[in-house]
Amino acid sequence: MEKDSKIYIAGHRGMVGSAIHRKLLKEGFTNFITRTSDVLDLRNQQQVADFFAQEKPDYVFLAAAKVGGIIANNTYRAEFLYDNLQIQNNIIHNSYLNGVKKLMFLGSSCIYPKMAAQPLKEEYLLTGPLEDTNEPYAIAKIAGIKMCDAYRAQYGCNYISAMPTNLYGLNDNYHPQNSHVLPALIRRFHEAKEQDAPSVTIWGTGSPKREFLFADDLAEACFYLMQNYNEPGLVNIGTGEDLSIKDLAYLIKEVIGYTGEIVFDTSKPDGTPRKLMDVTKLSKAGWKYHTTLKEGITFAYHDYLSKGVFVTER
Ligand SMILES: NC(=O)C1=CN([C@@H]2O[C@H](COP(=O)(O)OP(=O)(O)OC[C@H]3O[C@@H](n4cnc5c(N)ncnc54)[C@H](OP(=O)(O)O)[C@@H]3O)[C@@H](O)[C@H]2O)C=CC1
Ligand SMILES: C[C@H]1O[C@H](OP(=O)(O)OP(=O)(O)OC[C@H]2O[C@@H](n3cnc4c(=O)[nH]c(N)nc43)[C@H](O)[C@@H]2O)[C@@H](O)[C@@H](O)C1=O
Repeated sequence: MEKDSKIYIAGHRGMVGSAIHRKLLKEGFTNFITRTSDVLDLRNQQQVADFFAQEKPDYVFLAAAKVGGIIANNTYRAEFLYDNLQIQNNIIHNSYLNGVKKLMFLGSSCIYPKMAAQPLKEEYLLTGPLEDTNEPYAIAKIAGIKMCDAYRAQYGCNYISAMPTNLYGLNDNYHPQNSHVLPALIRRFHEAKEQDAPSVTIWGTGSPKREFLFADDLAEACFYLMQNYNEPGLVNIGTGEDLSIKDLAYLIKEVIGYTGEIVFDTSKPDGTPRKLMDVTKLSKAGWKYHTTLKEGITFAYHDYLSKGVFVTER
């Protein structure tokens, strides 16, 4: 990408899209195209076709999607499949029709089989059944990867697929039910501290393990890949370290300074027992994350507090 390249960040207001935007601004890029979903509904084929014909971006970061935690995925199964298929089909196909030089598609670690060997290697894709709670979302993401590769094979498109692990950071989604675990617990421990509540409830058994990457570190990796990676297939992006949900809860409790008890609601699903990414591909290329989990939680908590009463709920 050149400094004056025309860059479209789909989902620029989201946690990942805004992190990518910050990174590109820091690197001196100036020529951005952005649209909010109320102006351009990426599920609408004609709106997207008209937008691409009019704007003809040189580069595309596809960070727009219907995203949420385990309960949201399992509740809105049709929307997670339909919205994500529509968004990615429209953006990938119209990028091809309008000569986009390079596109990055963002998948997720949930694309891998529920019981795959750990850490997860890229070649484990489609080697076993998926975790049921987020199967619709995972199927959509797998379709996106395959679509990028199919457009490379038939039309020579340089479209790459990045697979981030669980993410957190600035502009995260703090919706009490629809959010991911880390932002959900930041909000719940904060509110419990404010209300002097005797305990905080964690969903599930607390025994699943998860890996968490700060969104600004992800943006660094996305920038590196957009500048240097031109292969089919997928690239895992993660820290290579994980911890149990129980240990995460105690870490967030410590950062926020909550002194009550932690209880577990085992009526809620645990989901995949573990999904640690094998990050050999990227680490061989010299990329490594640098925001520790405790630092990142502190940054995210301050960002949450800075938003006052209005918190970003989606
Ligand atoms: N969060 C995580 O833990 C992980 C996320 N990812 C992937 O990263 C990408 C971004 O996720 P994240 O930043 O967390 O998500 P967010 O929910 O923070 O942002 C999603 C963005 O998508 C846009 N969007 C959603 N639906 C539409 C639509 N119909 N039309 C136009 N825009 C739409 C929203 O735009 P607007 O604000 O204008 O409404 C929003 O800015 C996704 O592809 C996700 O799968 C991958 C792994 C983990
Ligand atoms: C990124 C990834 O994110 C999702 O998969 P997930 O990692 O399972 O999602 P999660 O963050 O919601 O849960 C992680 C673990 O944490 C436990 N947990 C405890 N207490 C709360 C809680 O309060 N909220 C939530 N959401 N989870 C909680 C929860 O029970 C589970 O065991 C999918 O979008 C998937 O498609 C995907 O891509």
